[in-house]
Amino acid sequence: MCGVVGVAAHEPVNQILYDALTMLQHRGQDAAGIVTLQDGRLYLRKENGMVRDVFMNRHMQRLVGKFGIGHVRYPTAGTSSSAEAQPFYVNSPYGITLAHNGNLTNAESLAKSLYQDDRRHLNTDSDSEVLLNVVAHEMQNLNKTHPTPDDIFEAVTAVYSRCEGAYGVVALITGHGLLAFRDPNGIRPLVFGERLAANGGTEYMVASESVALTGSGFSIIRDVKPGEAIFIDLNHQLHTHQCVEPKEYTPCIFEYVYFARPDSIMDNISVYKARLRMGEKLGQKILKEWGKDHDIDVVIPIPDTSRTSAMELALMMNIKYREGFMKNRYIGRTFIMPGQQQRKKSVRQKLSPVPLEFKGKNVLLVDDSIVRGTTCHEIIQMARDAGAKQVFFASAAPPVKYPNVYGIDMPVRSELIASGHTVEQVRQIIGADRLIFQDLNDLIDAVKDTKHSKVEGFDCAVFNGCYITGQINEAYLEHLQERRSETAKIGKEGMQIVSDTPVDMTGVEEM
Ligand SMILES: O=P(O)(O)OC[C@H]1O[C@H](OP(=O)(O)OP(=O)(O)O)[C@H](O)[C@@H]1O
Ligand SMILES: NC(=O)CC[C@H](N)C(=O)O
Ligand SMILES: [Mg+2]
Repeated sequence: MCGVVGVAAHEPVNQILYDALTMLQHRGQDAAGIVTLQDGRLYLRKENGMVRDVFMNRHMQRLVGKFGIGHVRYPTAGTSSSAEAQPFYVNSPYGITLAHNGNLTNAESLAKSLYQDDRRHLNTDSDSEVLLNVVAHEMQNLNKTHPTPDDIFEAVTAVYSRCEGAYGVVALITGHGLLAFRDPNGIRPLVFGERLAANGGTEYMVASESVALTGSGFSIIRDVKPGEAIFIDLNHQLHTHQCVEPKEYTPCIFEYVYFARPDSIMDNISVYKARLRMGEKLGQKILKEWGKDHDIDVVIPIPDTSRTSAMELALMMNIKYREGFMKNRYIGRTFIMPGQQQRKKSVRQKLSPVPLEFKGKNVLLVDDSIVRGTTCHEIIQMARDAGAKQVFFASAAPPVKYPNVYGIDMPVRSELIASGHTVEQVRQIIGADRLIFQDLNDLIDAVKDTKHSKVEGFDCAVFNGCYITGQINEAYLEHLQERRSETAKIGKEGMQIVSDTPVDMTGVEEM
């Protein structure tokens, strides 16, 4: 789940982008990149690593200009090589650079047609490079030296007709402005806002999450609508256009469960409030299924993401809430790390128990979700080692059973612990004394907010196997498995090191 940001300011944009990427760091820890635009020249810095490690002072000084875009990456296609760090760039037409959150589900056939029909070269296996080249080709088709905003929207409309899947996109068009657009179902989030510049002009930011805006003093205008594009020209004029009829407005429900920061508002739904409601619903289910004599002495969250739900669950069940696990603040999120070995190792490095909260007690551990089971398996053992009498486990999301194809790296069914296993079997595998999952209807009820939001439903494919964009069949999922299983990834990463040639950045000052 990458994070994207674009800014059109009246002052140098480098620090604003850096700060925004820091606010979006939880969406991607693998690579980070910024491109700025000044006097018709692009300046790029991108590399593997966290934001704080990628941008040194010397890079920041050279990222000049008042327009720019940025990206933090969590790979869901290709490899985690630095050659696939974003933003990507093509020099023709105009010089376009693009950053993408999401996943194209027809990237392979697009790559073929880009080569065969459009005579375009792709240098990586990244679907985002495919998307950029489709954008570039459709801009080229305009055949205009000075495209108007309407021309640009016409090109984006053609992009929509070719690209399937999920995308929240920001792009800079050299000499013209900042473009952003969102997939027709609004699966991936994209929000924009404005602030008053010191010179009295208006500055704009568009980003994956509202925290990026509010953290830099931008006020939210609204979410980019599904199928809509926005364009801010070099005179800071905002243009918006509904390029295609929106399909059913169905954002990814996993954003609310895990990905987004709790202080973000997405599609007018407060992530924090949604998580509180998840805790409340889960507490109600526990009371219903385990009864009043549930035997739980204390509720303990698995930091960080489950904290909000666990707190509300404890409150509604009238049980003590205790921070029994401490998190090492210098270790990132485990789930979005690229390899299983790394994920496993970091659970123990990241979390350590406070033994007095476990000794002789029946503890209810609450997590936001169980995906591969890496976290809960380790954590339950740690709770036992710390002296817990019985270890119960509750997940604020239903069992994750199906692969994700829209920008979450869960490509293989067999790697998901709840796929092909009953709840009882999962309980045995993870070693819990009791295990309970949220019901999908309760999760949906917890997230939906009909009072404030126009959202019509959610992409719940990881829970129910319904892929809302269609065209996702068994053959597609099997093919995905071949390309992106843990074993396939290890093979590819190895190959990529030897063939890690830089993308053609002709004309871009790279650092
Ligand atoms: O079953 P698994 O495959 O282990 O995945 C689920 C776990 O991974 C995530 O935590 P993560 O450490 O990524 O981030 P957090 O600190 O935000 O909770 C999530 O919150 C669960 O704890
Ligand atoms: N998580 C994402 O949004 C990934 C974007 C893109 N598919 C990549 O792999 O770089
Ligand atoms: Mg977690």
